[in-house]
Amino acid sequence: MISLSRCSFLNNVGVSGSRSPVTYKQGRQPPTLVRVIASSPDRDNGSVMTGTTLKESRENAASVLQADSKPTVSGEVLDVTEEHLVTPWTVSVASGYSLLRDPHHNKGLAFTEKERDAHYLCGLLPPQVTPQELQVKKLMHMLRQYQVPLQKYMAMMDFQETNERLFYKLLIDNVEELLPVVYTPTVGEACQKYGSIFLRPRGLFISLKEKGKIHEVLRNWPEKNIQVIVVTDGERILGLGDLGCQGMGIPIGKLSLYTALGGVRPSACLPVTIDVGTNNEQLLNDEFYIGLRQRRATGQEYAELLHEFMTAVKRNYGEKVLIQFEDFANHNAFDLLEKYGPTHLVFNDDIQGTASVVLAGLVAALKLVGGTLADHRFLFLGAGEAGTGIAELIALEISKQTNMPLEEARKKIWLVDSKGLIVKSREDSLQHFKKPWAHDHKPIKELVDAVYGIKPTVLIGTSGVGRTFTKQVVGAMAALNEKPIIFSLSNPTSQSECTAEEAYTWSKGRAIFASGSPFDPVTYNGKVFVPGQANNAYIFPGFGLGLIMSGTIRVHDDMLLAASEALAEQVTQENFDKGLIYPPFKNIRKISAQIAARVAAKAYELGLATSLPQPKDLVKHAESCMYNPNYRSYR
Ligand SMILES: NC(=O)C1=CN([C@@H]2O[C@H](COP(=O)(O)OP(=O)(O)OC[C@H]3O[C@@H](n4cnc5c(N)ncnc54)[C@H](OP(=O)(O)O)[C@@H]3O)[C@@H](O)[C@H]2O)C=CC1
Ligand SMILES: CC(=O)C(=O)O
Ligand SMILES: [Mg+2]
Repeated sequence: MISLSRCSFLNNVGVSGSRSPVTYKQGRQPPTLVRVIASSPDRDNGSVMTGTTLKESRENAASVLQADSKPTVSGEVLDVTEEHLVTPWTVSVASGYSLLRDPHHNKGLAFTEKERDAHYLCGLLPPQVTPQELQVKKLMHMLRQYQVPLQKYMAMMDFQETNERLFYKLLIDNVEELLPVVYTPTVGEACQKYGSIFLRPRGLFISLKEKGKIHEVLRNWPEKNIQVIVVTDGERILGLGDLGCQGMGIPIGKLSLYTALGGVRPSACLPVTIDVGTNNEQLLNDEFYIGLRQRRATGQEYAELLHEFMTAVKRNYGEKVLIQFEDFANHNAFDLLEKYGPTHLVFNDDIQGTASVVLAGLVAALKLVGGTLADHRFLFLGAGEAGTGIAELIALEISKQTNMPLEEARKKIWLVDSKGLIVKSREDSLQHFKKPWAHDHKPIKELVDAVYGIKPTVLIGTSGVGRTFTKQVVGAMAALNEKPIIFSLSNPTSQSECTAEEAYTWSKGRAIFASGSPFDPVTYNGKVFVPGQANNAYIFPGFGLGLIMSGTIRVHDDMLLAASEALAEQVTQENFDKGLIYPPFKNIRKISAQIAARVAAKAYELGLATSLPQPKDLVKHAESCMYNPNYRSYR
């Protein structure tokens, strides 16, 4: 039995500390000791093997290989004296050839002469030393040569696998150009073709085969200090349906944004796909499909696997790990959120993140159309996660603003699903999340008739079905309203309810329009209209950062409202003048800091934050917590 003190280990093998560096003389054998990375919380802040003697490190590393650490509910790793089988968490020391192959520490041509000398890199790189800015310029030049978006996506994934800091620097510095590559719409195509383009695994795949041993599977992941997990079961990937195991592109993409947009350390992010099979016949018959070749497990089998996962996550990473449910089908999404909300730090991005971003856009749009939220009438096409999630948050905000009972506020909101307008006479056959929206009205089948019947001022598309906002529908909105507010939220671009051009043209330039996937500016009658991107990507990175930095243990609706307010406040007059109701993504890190601060403040107010005492200036604190992708200097 071996007792391991985490702190002494970190001090020794630890990273970028203040101790004297290990100097490796040229001509000597490169060190062969192992480095235990699982307990290296500072890794993202630039670390190679420093701060101890090789002998000390070898001894420490060896002891860790024999012992194992045990996380507590708080996510700390404590001494362990139990005897049990352990996983050998090791990688080669980051020097020489392996340093160039280690994406966390590799700098490519940016290694200085001194670093090349000290870390056995001489001869392994061409002579030129290239600063990071020039590397970024070169990669952008390279990316712009690709005509096919999927090629750009694959190149970006390659950069992420080769040089993580350069990948994030590239993404942060060129966020507006690269967001559509690593995120919607291209990530949708990448998921559809994931098996065919699959080269290197990324993220954790937990399938039915892992039932009974998910705890151990989580321990195979090379990082221990996880702060955010984005998990999908692949059943509702964007508006593209069931993509099974190939949905992994979504957690990977979302977590890239957690780092690039929200500043969460990459090593603290864990993408997970739960593979319970797929009902997608095309994938089941695709020889390149990478997932389980069986139809989806449901009922008890599904619930047990998910429960084992949720339990293992808390056991491994503690109470404060954020679990973001992403792109689950609605028949599981609402239940999972309800079941785990009271016991875990869970957040459903499609239900809650989307609600927060749309509410922000609506609040901003009021500056253009006038009135309060309560003065408006809302009609949704699509009554699933996004639709009912947004509807509920709007109702909550109206109710808070006016002291109107929530049930009354809900009556200002109407939803249409695949069977038509949701009305009282359908109530018995409705799924539970639709029932609050069954108001008194005669049944209506077609959307255009619902527009004329309900007379909404705001039309929101959350159907996942492209081109459903026809010329007649947009025309009806324009006939009823001087400035109709129209959101086509469905992703990717192919599923958008209408294009920006259609919205502006069919409303004769009067629509206030935003879409889930980006559209280019449109010129109509000589005027340029810039459509906003109403995507939860504005919210979840800052929202997550706010939860993490305050050590929050549960999500509360008031935090969603706080995030929404913070985002709406970031829209400037200059943005409004262009018809924008969201601020540009190029300022997203500043926006995320504002959102994080507001969410954290709410968490402290509600007594749900555990990082005490509360920092005085939460915005500054958020900024100071953010991951910086600039290279670190190596001793
Ligand atoms: N912009 C953003 O940030 C976000 C966008 N989305 C997008 O929203 C879309 C929907 O997602 P989500 O709510 O999770 O999906 P759901 O499957 O939960 O809901 C889809 C809803 O659309 C309805 N529907 C489907 N086809 C039609 C049709 N032809 N006419 C009318 N209604 C129809 C369904 O009806 P029924 O219930 O009868 O089957 C259901 O109510 C996706 O494309 C997704 O990408 C989602 C989250 C965030
Ligand atoms: C944006 C997003 O989360 C979705 O379309 O599902
Ligand atoms: Mg989603």
